[in-house]
Amino acid sequence: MARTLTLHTETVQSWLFLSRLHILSHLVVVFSLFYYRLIRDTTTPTLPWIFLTTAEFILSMLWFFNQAFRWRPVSRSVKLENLPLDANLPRLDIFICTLDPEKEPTIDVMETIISAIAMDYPPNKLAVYLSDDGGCPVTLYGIKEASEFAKVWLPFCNKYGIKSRTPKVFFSSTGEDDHQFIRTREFREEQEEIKAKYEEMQNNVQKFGSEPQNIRLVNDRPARIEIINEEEKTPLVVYVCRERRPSLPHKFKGGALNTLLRVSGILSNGGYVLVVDCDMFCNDPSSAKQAMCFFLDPHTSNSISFVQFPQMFYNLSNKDIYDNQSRTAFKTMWQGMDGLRGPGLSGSGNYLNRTCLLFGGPNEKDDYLVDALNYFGKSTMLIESLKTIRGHHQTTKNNIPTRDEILREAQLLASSSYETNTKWGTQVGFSYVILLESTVTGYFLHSRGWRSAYLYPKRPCFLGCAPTDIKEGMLQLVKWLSELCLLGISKYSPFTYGFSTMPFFHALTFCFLATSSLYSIVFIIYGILPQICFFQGIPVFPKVTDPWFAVFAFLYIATQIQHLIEVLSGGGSVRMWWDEQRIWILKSVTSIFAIIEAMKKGLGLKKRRISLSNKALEKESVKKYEEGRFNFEGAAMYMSPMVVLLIVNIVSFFGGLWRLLKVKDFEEMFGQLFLLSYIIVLSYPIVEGILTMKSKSG
Ligand SMILES: O=c1ccn([C@@H]2O[C@H](COP(=O)(O)OP(=O)(O)O[C@H]3O[C@H](CO)[C@@H](O)[C@H](O)[C@H]3O)[C@@H](O)[C@H]2O)c(=O)[nH]1
Ligand SMILES: [Mn+2]
Repeated sequence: MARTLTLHTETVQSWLFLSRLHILSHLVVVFSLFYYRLIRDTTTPTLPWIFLTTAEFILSMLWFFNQAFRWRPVSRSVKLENLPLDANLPRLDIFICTLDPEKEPTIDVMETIISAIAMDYPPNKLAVYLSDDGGCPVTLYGIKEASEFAKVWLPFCNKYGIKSRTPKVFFSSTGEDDHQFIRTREFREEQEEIKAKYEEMQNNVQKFGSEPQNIRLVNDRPARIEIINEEEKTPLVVYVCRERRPSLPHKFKGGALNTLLRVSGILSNGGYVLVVDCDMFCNDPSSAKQAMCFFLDPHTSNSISFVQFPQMFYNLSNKDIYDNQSRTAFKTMWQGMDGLRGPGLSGSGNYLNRTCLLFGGPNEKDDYLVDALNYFGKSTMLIESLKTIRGHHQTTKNNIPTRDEILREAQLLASSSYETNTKWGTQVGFSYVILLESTVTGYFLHSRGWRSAYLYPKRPCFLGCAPTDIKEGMLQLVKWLSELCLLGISKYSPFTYGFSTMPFFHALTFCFLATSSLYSIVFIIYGILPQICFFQGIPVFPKVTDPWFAVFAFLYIATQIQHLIEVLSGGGSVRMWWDEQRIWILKSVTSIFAIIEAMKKGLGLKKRRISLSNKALEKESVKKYEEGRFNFEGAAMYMSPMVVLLIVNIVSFFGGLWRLLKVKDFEEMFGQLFLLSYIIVLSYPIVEGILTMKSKSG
């Protein structure tokens, strides 16, 4: 089933009927499970019964929300050949955010900048902005060097039609596939020359960054905006460092992006913006044109607010024991949402329509502009730029501001107090409601009636660096899930606000996002209670010969099959299916910390802040990750619930087995015996990881 439009095609998953049938039959069996628990279950003692029924209820609820992602998955492709000529393309501004050169090495940030400047897009319509939230001298130095290098790099790429335009990829072994067919002497010579320049640039930055005062974060500073490159026929490059005062809130990345929206508004005012994190680079220079296939298609141009590309990673090992690729999110979930009203916003690798961020819903006319001061703040220059973007004609044609005036205004727009008494962060720009600015901004765009599109081309358009040990992964998980919990209980909860503003199924997907940390409660109950009961000889599931046992067996097997099909159809292996279950359970158990953290933040016991993920990888952890061995270094706290769970499982298994062999109540205990064996076999690599960690430190 495919729907073909002028510039793109939508294909609905072909086995939709079967998968819906699966969902419906599963639902019927879920109801019979509750029938059993509430009416027929006479053997389970009260206390275990209460806990297990609660766990089963939460699990079923999450299962139900989760099916919304399976209701109508689609995939998309674009028709670049039908795109208007370069001269008729709209302006595009690229936003790159960085904060701390120690966690985000400047030489990597420069790769991001160069890959953005080298985007295959008319250079006079392209602008690249770097937001430096750390105010570090090395970052300013880095962007200057990167911009200089791009001046030789871009012509070289254009001349030879290079596709891998991130220098570090081009000069690596993977990049060689790209240029193996241009082995002329001229090419080789030029390549050598450029390589020398590239290495010189890296040395310069490394040298500059070796001075401690150049990599120190400056947290008390005025705004600083510099135009790094404005030569004709090359993209505009701008450095933006907003004002920061320790006593004033800065709203993290959301605040940085809103500053960029304003500053770029008066400088280039691109109709579309691309956000890339500094830990990613643009891996396919055609991604901008691919995104334009949605924004410029007459059928979708009025409804699509953003185009999301998957976040993919270049440093995944083929074992990927931690599921760092987040297959479930970027394949199953986002494609599922795409068939409803569109994927969520994931923060990096997304093209956004500027007006959708600034002017409310698709049906709002120019209400915001009527009350511009109140919505957008006091900058007349900004308001003029907003009018232009809305298609109004310039009213003050005769006094075009000078370059200095523009820079002075930009300074004002980047000041800490600019947003006071305006609608920035609430109705205008990126949202501050939770610190996961991407997800919540996407959520609001959808709730205002916008759609989005998800594009998953064969060649990854954006590649990033994934954490290689569990500590970083867990930190990230807890920070995301705790913020999502807070969304769940806020006045914008998907359960209230979401259902009242979005279509039913789409709202369900956000309910899932907001509540998925509840899996921890399910797994903690299911990982302790049946085990203790097994030890003591108390059955909590029906006898294996009882027809009601089939209900439990069906739900377990059906879920496994659904998961297996999803993994295999996405090109994964049986091994991946098995490994994903392990890490899913581990992450689910750990998400109990997200609930605790959300409670602390909600009650005001903890300051709301969001920590920066570390991208500077350590050799040791990279090695372990590549070998597929678990590395829990530094994650003792996050692992503790899982360790307790595993100990309970192992002790109950052997203790209970001993009892079972004596009493021989095999029929009653089969369900529990199976559950325990499954958990132990599945978690064996974790046990191994814990033991090797102990022996090393002991
Ligand atoms: O005060 C801040 C904090 C972060 N950043 C930048 O924001 C980006 C994302 O930060 P990171 O620590 O890498 O967050 P992750 O947890 O890896 O990122 C995921 O989650 C974030 C929160 O929703 C999204 O913004 C990201 O795009 C998404 O990849 C990076 O470029 C940072 O430099 C800032 O500019 N200012
Ligand atoms: Mn990141």
